[in-house]
Amino acid sequence: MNVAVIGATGYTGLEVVRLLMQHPELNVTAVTSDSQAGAMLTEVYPHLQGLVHDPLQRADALELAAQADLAFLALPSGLSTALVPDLLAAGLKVIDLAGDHRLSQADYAEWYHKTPPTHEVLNQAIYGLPEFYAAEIAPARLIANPGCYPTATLLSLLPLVQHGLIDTESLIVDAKSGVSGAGKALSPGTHFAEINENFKAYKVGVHQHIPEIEGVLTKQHGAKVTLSFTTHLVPMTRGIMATSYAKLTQDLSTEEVLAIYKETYQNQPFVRIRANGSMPATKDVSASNFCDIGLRVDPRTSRVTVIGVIDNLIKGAAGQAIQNANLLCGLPQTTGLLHAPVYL
Ligand SMILES: NC(=O)C1=CN([C@@H]2O[C@H](COP(=O)(O)OP(=O)(O)OC[C@H]3O[C@@H](n4cnc5c(N)ncnc54)[C@H](OP(=O)(O)O)[C@@H]3O)[C@@H](O)[C@H]2O)C=CC1
Ligand SMILES: CC(=O)N[C@@H](CCC(=O)OP(=O)(O)O)C(=O)O
Repeated sequence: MNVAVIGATGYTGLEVVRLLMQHPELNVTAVTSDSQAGAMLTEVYPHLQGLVHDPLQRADALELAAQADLAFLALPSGLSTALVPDLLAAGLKVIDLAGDHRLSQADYAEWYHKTPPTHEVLNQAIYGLPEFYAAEIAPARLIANPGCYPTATLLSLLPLVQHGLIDTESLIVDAKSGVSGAGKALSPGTHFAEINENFKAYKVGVHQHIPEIEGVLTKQHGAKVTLSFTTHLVPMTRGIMATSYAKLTQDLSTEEVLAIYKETYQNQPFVRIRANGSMPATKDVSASNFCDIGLRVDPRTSRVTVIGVIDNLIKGAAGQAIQNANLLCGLPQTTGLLHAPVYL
C-alpha cells in the first residue's frame, strides 16, 4: 500500500519515514512539509542521504490521494482538525498522531483550548490502542493514534482496571518524558540550558492527556475513573516512564498480579511483562515498539506500583501508528516493526 507522511520533517513524521524503510508492504510515496516544501527531505535531514529520494510537497488532499491510499498525519494539534475532512473526502484512510481525534468535542476544547473536529468526523475516529481495540481498528478509516503518556499509562493500568482489582479513586501516575516528546520546535522550556542537568515537573494537574487516560479507563471499567497525573521532563532525548500507584481492593501478591498481566498480554507481541523483582528502564525499549512493564505489591500499604516504559517516538507515536496501519491492511501487527531496542 502507498502511504503519505504529512509533517515528515517533524520528529514523529521522521520516525514514520525511517521505520517504513524496513516495511515490506507499506511504501512512502509522498512526504509533506509546510515550511520546507520544494526541498528534498534529504536536504533537511542529510542522514537519510542515499536512502530516501522524495521531495517535500505541500499537503494538498487531492494530490496526496492520487499518490497514496493512507496518510500518517504528524502535525501539531489543531492542524489535523483542519486537514482530516479533506483527506477523508479524497478517499484516503488517515492515522492521526496528534490529539485532535482522541477526545469528545467538549474535552478537546477544554484541555487543548482549540476548536474541535466536527461530530461527523469524530464519529468515524477509532482510538488506536491495538492491544485493546484491534477489532475496531481493522475496518476504520480514521485512527486517533494514542498519546505517548496515555500509551504507557493505559498499558500499565488497564489489566488492573478491567479486572476490578483497584480502588479507581486512588490512582496516582507520576510520568517522565525525554525532551523529544515536545517535538522539534524551539521553546523556552526545552532548550539545552533549561533541560541539561535539570529535572522538572510541568502541566501539573492540567496535562491534556488526563482526559484521554481517564476516558479509556472509564470505558473499560464501566464507571468513572479519575487520576492524579504529574508529568516531568528528564534530560534525555527519548523515552517515557510512567509510574502508577493504586490501592488494591483484594489481598493479592506480586506473583498473582503479575500472572494477570501475563494473561492479559499473552497474545500481544509488543507488551513485555517483567519477571518478579525486575523493573524496566527506558533504555530497555529505546527505538523499539515495545512497552515493558514491571510491578510490585506492597503488602504494608496494600498498594501496587506499576512501572511502564516506552519510547515516546515509537510505541508512543510512529511505531504504534504503523502497528495500526498493519491492522488496517490486514497484516500481522508486527510487520516491519519487530526491531530489537537500541540499548547503547
Ligand atoms: N513527539 C512525541 O513524542 C509525540 C508527539 N505526538 C503528537 O504528534 C504530532 C507531531 O509531533 P512531533 O513530530 O513531535 O512534532 P514536531 O513539532 O517535531 O513536528 C511537527 C511538524 O509539523 C509541521 N507543520 C506543518 N504546519 C505547521 C505549523 N503551522 N506549525 C508548526 N508545524 C507545522 C512542521 O513541519 P514543517 O515546518 O516542515 O511544515 C513540523 O516539522 C503532534 O500533534 C504531537 O503532539 C504524539 C505522540 C508522541
Ligand atoms: C515532553 C513533552 O512536552 N511532551 C508533550 C507530549 C505532547 C503530545 O504528545 O501531544 P498530544 O498527544 O497532545 O498530541 C507534552 O507533555 O505536552
